[in-house]
Amino acid sequence: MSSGKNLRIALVQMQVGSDKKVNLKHAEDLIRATVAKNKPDLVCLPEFFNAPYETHLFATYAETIPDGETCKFLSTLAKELKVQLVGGSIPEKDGKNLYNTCTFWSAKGELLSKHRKVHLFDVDIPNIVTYKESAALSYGKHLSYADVTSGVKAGFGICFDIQFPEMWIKYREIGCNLMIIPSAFPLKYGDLWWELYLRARAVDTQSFVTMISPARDVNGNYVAHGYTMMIDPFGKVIASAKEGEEVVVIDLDFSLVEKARKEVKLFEMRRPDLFELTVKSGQTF
Ligand SMILES: NC(=O)CCC(=O)C(=O)O
Repeated sequence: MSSGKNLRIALVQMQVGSDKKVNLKHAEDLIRATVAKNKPDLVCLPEFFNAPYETHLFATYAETIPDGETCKFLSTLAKELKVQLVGGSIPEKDGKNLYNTCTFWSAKGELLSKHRKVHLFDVDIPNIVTYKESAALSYGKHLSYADVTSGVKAGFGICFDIQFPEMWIKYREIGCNLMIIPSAFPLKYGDLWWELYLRARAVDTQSFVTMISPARDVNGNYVAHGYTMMIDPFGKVIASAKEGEEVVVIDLDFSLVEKARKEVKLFEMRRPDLFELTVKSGQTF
């Protein structure tokens, strides 16, 4: 549907269980249905869409990229349906190291970008959440971004990455205008911070920003918040799922990015004579 700077995007808030094959089949069914019905240009899946988000299970479910089962699945489906896919994230195995990794696939099934989560989720907040992702995973070392269509450049992050504004400021400087963040906030953390962080990053960068969550499953061991959302460059919520399984489809008009950036010239008014931000490690490939 898209031409120029408009993009139809489908955000798949899916139930994720403990059986990888069932998760892949379920993702496939939802993607096929939304492609048939809505003809999106880009479909995005949530963090850990193929496996439970539980640190003691990461090694069991981990796969290599790009030749593991899940990557083959994503590549084949993108090619067959002629749709770009953001493969949420999966546990990746590379030698002795494990990562939380997001892949982005072209409509020809080519791997265009790979983002390894840069900020691992290590928190201990009494009565809210205790989680130590770094006990199982290694840190990503790169920013990752890619062209989605002419005039649309996506910057990728995974969940906790959203809490670190400097990363997103840098993506804006690099030319990104759409920030894509597969995520799985735990319940109480989500109630406090989910929408706030999304809207903050949208106004910081004057870009579209989305987080894509698994559906909430109150019987699971790690209960994700849900509320997959898209925010516009002015910080307004323009689409939101609720808690259960849902596919959100929305058309993004990138002239809004130009409007926001023209009205308030944030990046022209910065003070590099006082502060500067330098990327020490760039894109993975
Ligand atoms: N999966 C995660 O990284 C959770 C991060 C989170 O809850 C946050 O607040 O950020």
